[in-house]
Amino acid sequence: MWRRVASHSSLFSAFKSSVPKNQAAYRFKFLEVFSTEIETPAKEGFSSRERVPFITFVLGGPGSGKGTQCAKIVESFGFTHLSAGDLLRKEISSNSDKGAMILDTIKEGKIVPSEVTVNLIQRAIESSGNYKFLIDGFPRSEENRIAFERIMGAEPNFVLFFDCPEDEMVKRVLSRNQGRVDDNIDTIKKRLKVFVALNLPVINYYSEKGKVHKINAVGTEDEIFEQVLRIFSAYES
Ligand SMILES: Nc1ncnc2c1ncn2[C@@H]1O[C@H](COP(=O)(O)OP(=O)(O)O)[C@@H](O)[C@H]1O
Ligand SMILES: Nc1ccn([C@@H]2O[C@H](COP(=O)(O)OP(=O)(O)O)[C@@H](O)[C@H]2O)c(=O)n1
Ligand SMILES: [Mg+2]
Repeated sequence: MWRRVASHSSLFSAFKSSVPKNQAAYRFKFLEVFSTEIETPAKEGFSSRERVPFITFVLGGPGSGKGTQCAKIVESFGFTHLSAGDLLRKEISSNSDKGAMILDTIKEGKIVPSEVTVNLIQRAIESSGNYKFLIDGFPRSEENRIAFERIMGAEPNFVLFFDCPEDEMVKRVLSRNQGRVDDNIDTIKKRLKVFVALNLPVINYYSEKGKVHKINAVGTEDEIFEQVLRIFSAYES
């Protein structure tokens, strides 16, 4: 479980501070509140009075409905939704020096270097003021997972896996209509291959640790949310 080395107030002071002058000292403080004792898995829910950090990784292939269901979870349970893809797209539109590299990677359906994505997630966590996070579309590879654990010193409390057949995912992505450069048939085929080769091993890793809740992602949005609701309600302690 999350090691109880930090009080509520020190957790929030860590989150609220802006980028510190002394990065090393800050990181130490952050790691302190995010340390895990892996041998004693979390039994606590996310409504504990001590407001210890609670992290859910939301995984599934492209178009499986991760973003759609995250929006519903936010409404019902007050989580902060951090979509790795949205953070990367924001980085592209902010004209950052990494923007061109990120855009090329997304167009190819490949995975952006882990340090870039973890740093964006870390910044978003720190500036959120919240302690409950849905991290959507991350980790997408074992390299992503290992980088998160190293930089943040944390593991997820649990993982939601939206299990959806490929033909359904293709249909949904092609009718998504959000103007995304990667929502075309060529890129979607590449992304599906990347999902099987790189993301399924992450899901298997957490499955072996007993952390995965698998959801049948076929059905109406409300039908799927009924399954999601049952899972989150069980952690609402
Ligand atoms: N249960 C569902 N049935 C049909 N279409 C869905 C369902 N859930 C989401 N969608 C639609 O499918 C597309 C992909 O959903 P999205 O939430 O963006 O998936 P992901 O984040 O996993 O790629 C969107 O256009 C969304 O409106
Ligand atoms: N952890 C991540 C998440 C997304 N990405 C990139 O961003 C793209 C879009 O991710 P997304 O999560 O928005 O995609 P969907 O699953 O929502 O369709 C991926 O195909 C990757 O190219 C990444 O490199 N690393
Ligand atoms: Mg998405």
